[in-house]
Order: sequence, then structure tokens, then C-alpha cells
Amino acid sequence: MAPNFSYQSSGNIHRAEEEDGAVQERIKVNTTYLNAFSLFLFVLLLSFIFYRFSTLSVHKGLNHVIWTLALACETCFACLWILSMNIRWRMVEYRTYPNRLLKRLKSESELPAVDMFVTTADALKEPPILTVNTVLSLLAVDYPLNKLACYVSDEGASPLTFYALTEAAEYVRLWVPFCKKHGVGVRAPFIYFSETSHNCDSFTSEFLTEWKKMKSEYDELSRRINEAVTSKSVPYPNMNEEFAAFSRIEGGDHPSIIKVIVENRERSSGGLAHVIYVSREKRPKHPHHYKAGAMNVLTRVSAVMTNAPIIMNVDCDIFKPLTTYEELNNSQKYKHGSNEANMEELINRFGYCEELLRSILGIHLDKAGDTLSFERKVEVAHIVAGCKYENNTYWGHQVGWVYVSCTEDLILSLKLFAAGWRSVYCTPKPPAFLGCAPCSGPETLLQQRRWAAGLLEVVVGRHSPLLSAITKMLKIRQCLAFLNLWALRPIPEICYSILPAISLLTNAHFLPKWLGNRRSQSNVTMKFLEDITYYAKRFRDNI
Ligand SMILES: O=c1ccn([C@@H]2O[C@H](COP(=O)(O)OP(=O)(O)O[C@H]3O[C@H](CO)[C@@H](O)[C@H](O)[C@H]3O)[C@@H](O)[C@H]2O)c(=O)[nH]1
Ligand SMILES: [Mn+2]
Repeated sequence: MAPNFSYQSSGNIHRAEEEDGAVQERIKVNTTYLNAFSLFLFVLLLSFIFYRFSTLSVHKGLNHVIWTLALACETCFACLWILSMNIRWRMVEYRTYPNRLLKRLKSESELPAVDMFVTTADALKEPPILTVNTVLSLLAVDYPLNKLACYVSDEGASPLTFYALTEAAEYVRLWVPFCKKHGVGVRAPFIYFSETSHNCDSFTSEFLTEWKKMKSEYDELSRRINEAVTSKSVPYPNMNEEFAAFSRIEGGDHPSIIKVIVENRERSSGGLAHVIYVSREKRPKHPHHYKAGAMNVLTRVSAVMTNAPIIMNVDCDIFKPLTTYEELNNSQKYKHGSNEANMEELINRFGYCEELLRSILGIHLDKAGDTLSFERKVEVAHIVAGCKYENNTYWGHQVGWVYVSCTEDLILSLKLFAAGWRSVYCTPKPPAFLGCAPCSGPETLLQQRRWAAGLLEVVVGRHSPLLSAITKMLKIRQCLAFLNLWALRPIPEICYSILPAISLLTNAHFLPKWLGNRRSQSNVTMKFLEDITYYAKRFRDNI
């Protein structure tokens, strides 16, 4: 049985086992002042809305229109303020203590296996050297390597990405021992070498020699990869039968290609993690469902090849684990709550592939059914990576990543929360992984537009958080968090910001006037000016 990593609750700090110390602590952040301030602002907003509402009928003509618009905008701001207060209301922080983990286990071999998924879509937009760095950093994690497998999904079926990975496979044999021996912090070579320099006096000569060797090998690796990318071709000696599969490829029309780049056949503790290249079948008339489609293929391929109980996903440019969920297949186990899996229902759900069904059944019955040869596993992986495999199954609807939105992570988390799963936002210090964000204006705009569209798709569709809160297990505050429609906020903001200009041009007003009428206002202004003049004179006389 897998060891229990979960924290257990007891008061503010949740301890798993007193004598061993917790692996993870949940600590309440003190938000009393922040909450009091947020509430104060909210009360001010409400009183303002109340005032505007009660005086609305006093205003006539254009003023009435302007006041109604202002009232609508302010009501929107108040609603958005409630949503943003909801997110910050009871903040908690998770502290992790990975070094305590081993104390709770008899040996490292009790640690569960992890399948790591890296997705890349376009070798020209996402440079292969970046994907290589992500893979190298994953392969150098502090975890028994025979428990790990790294699957790289390449949507572009690019020989350049495959070439880069085969080249990196040589480097990884040097990089992983180097990182472990010297306790390297950031394990993506391009960041590591840009941050450390051989001029540091505190380095020993042995370290310096190794550092220089690693750096020159990395420089050579990146030179070869970048040269291949610039010339858009793989060097001649590498054009062997391994690359034959890539030669018949036309954009978006090719069979599935699965290649084992690094293999730890005996799963020995001294070896490296598996590295498996996966490019799913693509046909022009067949929808591929973007990253969600790629993730479902990776889930099936990993299920027939290594079937680890935990999967982890990182983007090709992010050296930071986003979310770790237990494999989706596992959730099916709890959902059925029975060991008597109905074969016909399983085929309807997961599609017909004997080996995949056996691996799912293995999870249902808590039995390991790993009897296939490695060659057969690769063959089966080609079948489950086919684009027709999902036809008439539940993939993309009830099984795996859902195909309704371009932000598959959002809809997946919504679906998991609605099914009663919990998640933890974990930000260890120092950060476990680092990532890259879009660096140019247009790229950032595109990303924000995609996220905004994804959020709106999720809110109005069949998976709407409101529906899930009523009919499923989504909690009310989770529902409010998903309803945080930042994408629509510019509408009231723009409207509100043009109200002053309209008021000036039309001699109307959209803010309450000070002391009601002009005369009393000007009297007060006059009195204020007289006072200032009086005090200024006294000040001058005194000096
Ligand atoms: O059809 C596609 C499109 C993208 N990707 C990969 O998905 C990842 C994320 O795509 P990107 O275009 O870089 O989106 P970002 O906005 O940078 O990523 C964030 O938002 C995405 C959802 O929109 C999530 O999938 C990511 O995990 C999250 O980091 C990258 O590795 C891509 O290579 C695919 O595999 N197939
Ligand atoms: Mn990205």
C-alpha cells in the first residue's frame, strides 16, 4: 500500500504524526486586519450604493441616465469585491518538510512511482532546448530514479524535438550524478550555468574541474540543438531508422510515434528514469482537442507502460509542478466503490484495449498486473495514442481531461472539486521549480485572452460552477472563486471611467455634490480661502 502523505487536521497546525513530525503543515495566515479593512471598504461601497439608489428619482433627464449607469457600475464593483474578499478571507499556507518523509518510511522503495508529463506543441515557438532543460530538471529531482518515468508529448511530431531529446539523453548521464553529488539548487542547466560562475573562490578545485566539464558539455549540447533548429534539419549521422517515422510527416497528418529514449528496463535503483517520446496520431478531419487531448493520450500511454499511482504535469517552459493529482483512473475506483467492475461498462468508458483495461482493473482490484514485455507495451501505446481510440468512449467527457474549454486546467479542477476531491496550493521555499512567462506584449495579451475566454466558457457551460454547487459537491466558496469573472471587469471599469468626461461635456454630474447646492458650497469655499489668507498674513507678520 502506498504510504500516507496526507496531513491530518488538529487545530490550526495539522500534524500527521507527532513523533516523526509532519511532512506537511497547514498554517493559518493572520488576516484579521486585512479582513477588517476589506469589510470597511465593503460597507463604504454599500452605503454609497444605498445613497445613490435612494436619490435616483431626484435626478431627471441625462442626469438620471448617468446616475443609473454609475449605480450599475458600482453594484458590479461591490459584487466583484465580495468575490475577491472570498479568495483572501481565510488564507492558509502549506509548509512542506520533504526531509521528514524518509523517517516515516522503512526505505525509499516504499515511495510511490510518479509519471511525469511534459507537453510541447511547436518546436519553432517553444525551442527544443527549453524542453530539454525541463526534462533534465525533472530527471534530476531528489527521488528514486527507478520510480520515475518522464513522458514528453510533442504535438508537432517534430524531428527537432526528438533529436534534442536523444542528444540530452547522453548529457543526462553526467548531469544527474553531478546535481546529486554537489546538491545543485536549480536543476535546469541553462539557469544553473547563467547563475553560477567559475570565478567563485569558495569552490574546491575538484568541483571546479567537474563544473567546467559539465558547462562545456552543456554548451556543446545546446550548440548542436540550436544549430539543428536554425537549419531546420537533423544532422546527417543521426538520420537513421529512428528518424524514419518523422520523414513521412505532413503538418497535422501522421500516425502515432512513440519512442523510448532512455530506458530503465530492470527498474534498478542505480539507473535513470525512463524517458519516453510520445506524438499522438493526428488526422486533419479529426479534432485533437489541444492540450486536453494530449494529456488524455499521455494518461493512457503511461497507464499501459508504467501506470504510476501519481502523475505530475509541467509545461515545456515551466520548471514548476502546477498541480499534482492522483491519476484520474484512481478516482474511478472510488466512484464505483466496488471491486466488481463491469467489463462492458469499462469498455464503454475507457475504450477497447485489453492491456489498458487490465491496467485499470489492476487499480480497481488493487493488484499489480505488470506482465507485459516492454516491446509489447510500446506497441500497445501506439494503439491507445491513435486518434480514433476515443470514439464512442467517455474520454473527454466523464473520463480524463474534459474537451469543452481551451483552459483545460480550469475545467479539470472544477470537475475534480465537484466530485469532492481536494487540492492543495503548495509553494515551498525555496521554490521547487521555476518557470518562464511570455515576455512580449502581444504574447501576454494572447495568453490573457485565452484564459479569459476559457473562464467564460467554463462559467456558462454544462459544467457551470453554479450548477455544480447545487447538484454536485462544489462548495459555495469554491463556486464563488470560479465565478471571479475578472475577464468581464473592464466593462464596468471602462463605463465608469468615461462618466466624468460625459458629465463635463454635458454639464451633468455623476458624483454627489458637496453640501447640496452651489451657494452653500461657494460660501464654504470663500470662508476657507479667507481663513487661509488670514493665517498666511499672520505667519508673514510673525517672521
Ligand atoms: O494544443 C496544444 C496547446 C498547448 N500545449 C502545451 O500546453 C502547455 C501550455 O500551453 P501554453 O500555450 O504555453 O499556455 P500557458 O498559458 O503558458 O499555460 C498555462 O495555461 C494553460 C491553459 O490555458 C495550462 O495548460 C498550462 O498548464 C498553464 O501553465 C505548453 O507546454 C504547450 O506546449 C499542447 O500540448 N497542445
Ligand atoms: Mn506557456
